[in-house]
Amino acid sequence: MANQAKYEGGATMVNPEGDKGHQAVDPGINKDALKSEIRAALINRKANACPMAVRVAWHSAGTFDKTDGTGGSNGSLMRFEPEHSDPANAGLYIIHDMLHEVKKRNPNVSYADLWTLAGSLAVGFTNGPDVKHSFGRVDAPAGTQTPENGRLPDAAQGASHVRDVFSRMGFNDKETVALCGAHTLGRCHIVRSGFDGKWTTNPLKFDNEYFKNLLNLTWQPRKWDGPMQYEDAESGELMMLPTDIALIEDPAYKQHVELYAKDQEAFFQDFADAFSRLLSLGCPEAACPHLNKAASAQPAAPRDAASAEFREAAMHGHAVDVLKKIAKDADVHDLEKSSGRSALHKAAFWGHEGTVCYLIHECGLEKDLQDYNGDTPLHDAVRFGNTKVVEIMLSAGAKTSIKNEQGYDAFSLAKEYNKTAVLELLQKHHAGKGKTTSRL
Ligand code: HEM
Repeated sequence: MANQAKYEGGATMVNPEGDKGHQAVDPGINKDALKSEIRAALINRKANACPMAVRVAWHSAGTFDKTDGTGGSNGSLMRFEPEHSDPANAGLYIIHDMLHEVKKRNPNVSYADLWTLAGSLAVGFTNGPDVKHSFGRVDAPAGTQTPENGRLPDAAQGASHVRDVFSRMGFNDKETVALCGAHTLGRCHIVRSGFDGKWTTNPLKFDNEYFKNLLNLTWQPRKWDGPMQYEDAESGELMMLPTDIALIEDPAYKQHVELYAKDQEAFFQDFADAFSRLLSLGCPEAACPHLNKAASAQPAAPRDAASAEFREAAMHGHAVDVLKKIAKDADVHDLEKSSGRSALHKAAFWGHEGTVCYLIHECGLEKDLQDYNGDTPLHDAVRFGNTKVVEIMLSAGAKTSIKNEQGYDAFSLAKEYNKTAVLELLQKHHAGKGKTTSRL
């Protein structure tokens, strides 16, 4: 069923919004109250789920690919297949359920914001640094394509795999090491990952013990039935994954392990910056206003910037020769990451007929593409009574029957917004195609 997310233990939970695309920004959110609610949900008589909350936030974001902007925490795509059944996410849905009541009490907070907020707060709840977090992530509607599984790191591999995965997200070696320092928290569970044991003596305290242990203990392969992992030769009570050991085998990584083992402040600072950025990768700007530093370190690829400029110019209805000039460096088909909207959506919304003609006939933009709200460019033109644009779109063959997330097709939307001229045009077009208008 499209708008049902599967949860562990065979239970299923229907997303309360019916998985409509959902704007998360609500300036009215009382962050302190929300923080207390999240704290009570994560730390209570039954459990302390802070380590897992950190991991959920990381997994929700760690699918990001900087080359095409896909993946990342925006959209809360972990609700959808195939990401939902990624073996790397096994067992993590407990957190979603633990936060269920918080979500119910705060329906304006998107799942994407809630999961990332819980993860960043959990670092502080366990004595770690404050991780900056801003609202603004949007939940994608049901049916949104998630990236193929396999983007999260494989613990059985070595340094080059770790470097591939983290550089795909846009992190350098130092940031990668800082991020992996999160293994100061929590443990491996045979039932979830097949690995077993904890990295540090106090898995509920965020400190730099992970780095100290990596350097100061002797690590040997554990002799057991499970997957290859390391145990400390002294007590046999602590463990490391092959990817953890890669951080001391690779000299470029090791220098940062050495720094963080002796300077907890440096670790806290670098972890907080990197984790905050990780949780904002690919998100709408509202979700990352605090990331000036990162933004300047990572300028948008020139083609991405030109594509955004092209959409903006289409939105303002700039002259076709201006658009053509920008188009040389842009991907004219590129979609806005936060909304799934094309240049054609924008031009149709604002009623720029010349731009709409150019985008359809010269650029070949997809006429019936639906954005995160399920709106096609025709929906946008109809809603605002842009009759001329509707006319152009109809004669170009745009479909009138596509329904948006609210269930409106072009006809019912025109009625809802009382756009009489548009409705007449649609009826004429329909009749001209020899079809019955009885549905009206
Ligand atoms: C090379 C990169 C990484 C690999 C291969 C990896 C792998 C794993 C594995 C196999 C587990 C055990 C899961 C279980 O059995 O419950 C785990 C747990 C955990 N990971 Fe990672 N991880 C990586 C990076 C990260 C990063 C970047 C973060 C956060 C910033 C993170 C946070 C955590 C936390 C907090 C836990 C403990 C969860 C719990 O106690 O339930 N990991 N990781």
